[in-house]
Amino acid sequence: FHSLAFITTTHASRFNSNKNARGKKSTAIFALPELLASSLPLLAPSSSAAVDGHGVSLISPQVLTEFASAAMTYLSLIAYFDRPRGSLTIPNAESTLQVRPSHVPNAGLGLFTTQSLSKGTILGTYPGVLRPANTFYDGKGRNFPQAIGYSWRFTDNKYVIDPTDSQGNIQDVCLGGSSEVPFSNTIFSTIFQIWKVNTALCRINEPPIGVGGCNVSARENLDTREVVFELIQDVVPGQELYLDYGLTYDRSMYG
Ligand SMILES: C[S@@+](CC[C@H](N)C(=O)[O-])C[C@H]1O[C@@H](n2cnc3c(N)ncnc32)[C@H](O)[C@@H]1O
Repeated sequence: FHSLAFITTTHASRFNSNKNARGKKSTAIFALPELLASSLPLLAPSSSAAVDGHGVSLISPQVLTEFASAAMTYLSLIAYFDRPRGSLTIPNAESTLQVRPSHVPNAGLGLFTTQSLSKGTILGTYPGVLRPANTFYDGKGRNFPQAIGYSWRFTDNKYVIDPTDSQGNIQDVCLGGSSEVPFSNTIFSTIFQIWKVNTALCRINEPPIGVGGCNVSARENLDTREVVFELIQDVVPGQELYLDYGLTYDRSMYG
């Protein structure tokens, strides 16, 4: 019960930040916390539970209905705010893009193309869960620093897109969910698992320092909080994709 109340509070404040940043308001979503709040008093035993002959509290059907409704509301909030975003938009993406060891020394894996693709091709949008930047850096980013290297920080520093799992590690897919919200990770790894998104774009490295040769650009949309990856050069089969991570990326861990 207290966990559920926590979720509502957390998500309500997250939504409010969103609303202020965009200057817009979605009445349907905004009304959810109030709907839930109005149902919470009904769960108090003193207001609507009866006591049977053995001193056991019985919960009325009305309370059960209200509780189910509240639970659905919380589920909806989690589904909305903690969903994994982003997608690969090139045709046959799974076979056209390949993750394998990078040509960049000590850079781990990289992303390669198996087909010729033209300049201007949109590869997709960066995958992951949208999180307020301060919450991410003070919490998950501190506990699991490796998550920072895979997270896209928007240039206005208000949000990040985090594609890593609950332990801050990158997997082939991002399931969604948030460590700050009770049950969120569990819900996304079970009933919402079908929403998972491919994380191939998270494997694009920077070209070796001083060499240059980026063939991918990233374009942020601060309204939709999407990051579009586009080819800025023609590429041939077997070529590694490279992106400039920008001025604020922490490169101190580069080998
Ligand atoms: C977004 S991930 C790229 C995928 C990563 N190479 C992997 O194996 O999953 C960013 C990380 O890749 C590595 N990296 C990317 N470009 C690099 C470069 N030019 N030199 C060294 N390491 C690089 C760094 O560890 C960086 O934190």
